[in-house]
Amino acid sequence: MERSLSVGGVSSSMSFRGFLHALQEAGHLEEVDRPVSPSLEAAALSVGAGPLLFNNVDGKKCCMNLLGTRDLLARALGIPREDMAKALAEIDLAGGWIREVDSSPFMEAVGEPDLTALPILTHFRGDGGPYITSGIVVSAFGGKTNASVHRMMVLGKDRVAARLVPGRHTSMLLQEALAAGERLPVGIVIGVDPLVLIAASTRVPLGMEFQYASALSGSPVELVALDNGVFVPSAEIAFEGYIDGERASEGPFVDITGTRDFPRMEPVIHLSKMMTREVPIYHALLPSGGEHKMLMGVPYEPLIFRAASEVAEVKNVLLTEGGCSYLHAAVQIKKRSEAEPGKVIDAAFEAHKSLKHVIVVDEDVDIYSPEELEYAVATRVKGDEDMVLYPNVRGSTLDPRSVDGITTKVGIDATMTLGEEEKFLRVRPVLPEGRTF
Ligand SMILES: C=C(C)CCOP(=O)(O)O
Ligand SMILES: [Mn+2]
Repeated sequence: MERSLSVGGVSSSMSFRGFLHALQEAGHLEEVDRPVSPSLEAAALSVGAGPLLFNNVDGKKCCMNLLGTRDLLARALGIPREDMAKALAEIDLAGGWIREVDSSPFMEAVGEPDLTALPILTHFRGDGGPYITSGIVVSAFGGKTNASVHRMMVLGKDRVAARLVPGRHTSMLLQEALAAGERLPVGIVIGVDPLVLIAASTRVPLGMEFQYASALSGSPVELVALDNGVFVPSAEIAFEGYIDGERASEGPFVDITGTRDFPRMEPVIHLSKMMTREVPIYHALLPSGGEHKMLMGVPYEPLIFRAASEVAEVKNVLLTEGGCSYLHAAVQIKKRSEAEPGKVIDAAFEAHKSLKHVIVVDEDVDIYSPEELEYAVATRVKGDEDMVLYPNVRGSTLDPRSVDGITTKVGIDATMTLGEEEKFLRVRPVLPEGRTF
């Protein structure tokens, strides 16, 4: 039965509802009207599904999987999926611009924070609690600002514990504020334009996330000032709050590897105000699901592409599905010297600090095919000469084999030896002259 998307007004392409409407128009959005529980059921129903809009999660609207595949990500970006890494690597951050506005749709309903009023999902048995998984935390201190996605475990109706990885921008701004004896003012937005979410999921220079979002879209990103001075983009749901020195146990949480990340004492975000659209659509992101990988992993591909292009002619970069779209990278180059693959390996590790293994291959290897990558390893790698190991280095805290992030990184040069291509190139059957099937 054809239905108009029950999500209200549609604005520009630079909007959450604009994207949702476009998916519905294209027949890519499945609506579920029956009651669905926020505890385990919604998450389980989303596995393997396409974009979903649940219209009754405890009586509220909740969408999932909006950017769950490379095709959906490519649709949001307006870039063909196979060109994504290269095209994003060429985006000029400075090309974006910000427009300050006085109001935002999330100001339709303003009141005391009450997280129990939102369909915040508990995704897996054993999780530490319900988790906000698509929330962008915007923080500002000392004239500097940052916007990044952090998993947030609900502690109560107006408090969450946020996993803030030490050394990253939000954690650094918090340390600065606390060192000055102050709180870190924050805004949290949920249900934002996909390009804003992609930009906030990308490791860009401090304070450049919204410029990047604007450069991705070619139109300005509108920001509105919260009472605490933090500027946030349009959203379905927004919170104003602050982080002080309080910490609480955060976790367990199933993260991008699909394995449990165990509890740590993490900063508490205190919420002081909640703002929503009249009938907000909550955006839930399934941990370790496709959308999680598209947003947390894929944005590293252009960073690796750009860094590796400094030392080689890079054709493509892929964070492979088998590597959780996070721990493994395949870099395809047109090799010009035997030294290049080693330099590409180092550039990749520098561009993506959580990367664990990287393989460098030639143009004739399809990096989207696990079998092709294995073929390159099987026929073009001599283990003692073509692999480089970096023991006891900082990888990902999410890697179950690491000791809180400390691991051994491995780079694999699976390229053909220059001048000896004849013995590596695969011979393909061809029809005799003039013969056809
Ligand atoms: C999602 C999280 C906890 C970020 C993990 O950061 P990493 O340990 O640097 O890979
Ligand atoms: Mn940042």
